[in-house]
Amino acid sequence: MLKMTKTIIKLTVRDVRFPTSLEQHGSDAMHTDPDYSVAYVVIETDQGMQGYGLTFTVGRGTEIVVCAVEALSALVVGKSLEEIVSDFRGFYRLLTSDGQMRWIGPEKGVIQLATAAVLNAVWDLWARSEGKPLWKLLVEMDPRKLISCIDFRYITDALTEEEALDILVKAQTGKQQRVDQMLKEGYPAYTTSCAWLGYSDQLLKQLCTDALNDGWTKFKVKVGADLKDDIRRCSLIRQMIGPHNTLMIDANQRWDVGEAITWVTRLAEYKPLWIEEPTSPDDILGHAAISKALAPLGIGVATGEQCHNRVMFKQFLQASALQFVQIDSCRLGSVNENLAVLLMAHKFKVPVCPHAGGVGLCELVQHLILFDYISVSASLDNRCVNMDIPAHHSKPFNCGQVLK
Ligand SMILES: C[C@H](O)[C@@H](O)[C@@H](O)[C@H](O)C(=O)O
Ligand SMILES: [Mg+2]
Repeated sequence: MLKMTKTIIKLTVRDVRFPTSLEQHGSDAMHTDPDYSVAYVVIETDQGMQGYGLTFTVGRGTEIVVCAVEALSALVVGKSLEEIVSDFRGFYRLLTSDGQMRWIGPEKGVIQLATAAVLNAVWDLWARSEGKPLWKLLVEMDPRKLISCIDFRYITDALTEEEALDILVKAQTGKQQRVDQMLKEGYPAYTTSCAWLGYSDQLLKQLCTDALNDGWTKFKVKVGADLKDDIRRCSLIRQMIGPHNTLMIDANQRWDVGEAITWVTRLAEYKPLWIEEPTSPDDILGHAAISKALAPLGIGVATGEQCHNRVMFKQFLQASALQFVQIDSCRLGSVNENLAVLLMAHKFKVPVCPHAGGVGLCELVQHLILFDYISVSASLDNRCVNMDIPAHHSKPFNCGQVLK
């Protein structure tokens, strides 16, 4: 008799690092010498099928993430794909609530990064076994099935299962037009590749000129280490991109709350759309105070690349502490938890502008943002996705080109 189930018989994980710090690619006010890295996971079934997943990290910390993935592997190996996806919520809980491991989280830090890497591989295996890219698997999935992948524990005071289902059902209208539009036009994107903190003004000018020539219209500049430098760099970029293109600034958690307000007020004349990670990523009320103070200047607060779970995002949304939700395909517990955050953001009417840039993030997050547009938000207002690519490749990114 033909065996139909796909049992996962092996998980391997590799520590992969790139020496990006040598030329200051990826540098910011808190990570001055980042070596972009990933814990790279491959799962394999008894039928020889593979699923690939990763989590982005920076430098030597990757060793610890790799250990955490190894510690989780016993929960995955021996399970069949069918068994997992028939109760994906239960499997998510198994990984995040395991009695021997939960104490070192829960749902945060290294163990959450490892959970993301493992679950990203499972989602990849699922999509491959259906012969579809992930975004298509999500977009074509029955809304009830999608909901069954989400762990609603701790978020029902903000979003119930019924409300989530209602959002997905409503967004079925016009879905095919949005699929066609995305395949044709792609999703709006911005770049940070011109203005990492460690880049000289000369390099910044050259990369900005190239990016403008290539058609980019939205640019993010790293700030936060030295106010005079920030004023000079923001003024330079604003002059180069003109009044109509978009500028965002990112401080990577450098300031205290009061300092953030004063500093960003000094940069307001360059008209940034948002200030990203102004202070500690855990300080929800601090973000709320900054949001309130900067609203009259027309500057929003963006955060999420170090927002480690749906419960944090829930509180940011409830406290009006952010105006742009920056989901991350590897910081949150994979697609399962990202779905929860996309649906909450929709309910609270806050646009999602995913974080990406690091190794593999741009490739992963495009699937989530396409799903968001096609099946949840149906809106492109005030939305764009981070698509950093190595400086010498800075071409605008068209999702439609690679997602077929
Ligand atoms: C160390 C990294 O490059 C960060 O600077 C990067 O993720 C950044 O915050 C971003 O928003 O792209
Ligand atoms: Mg950032």
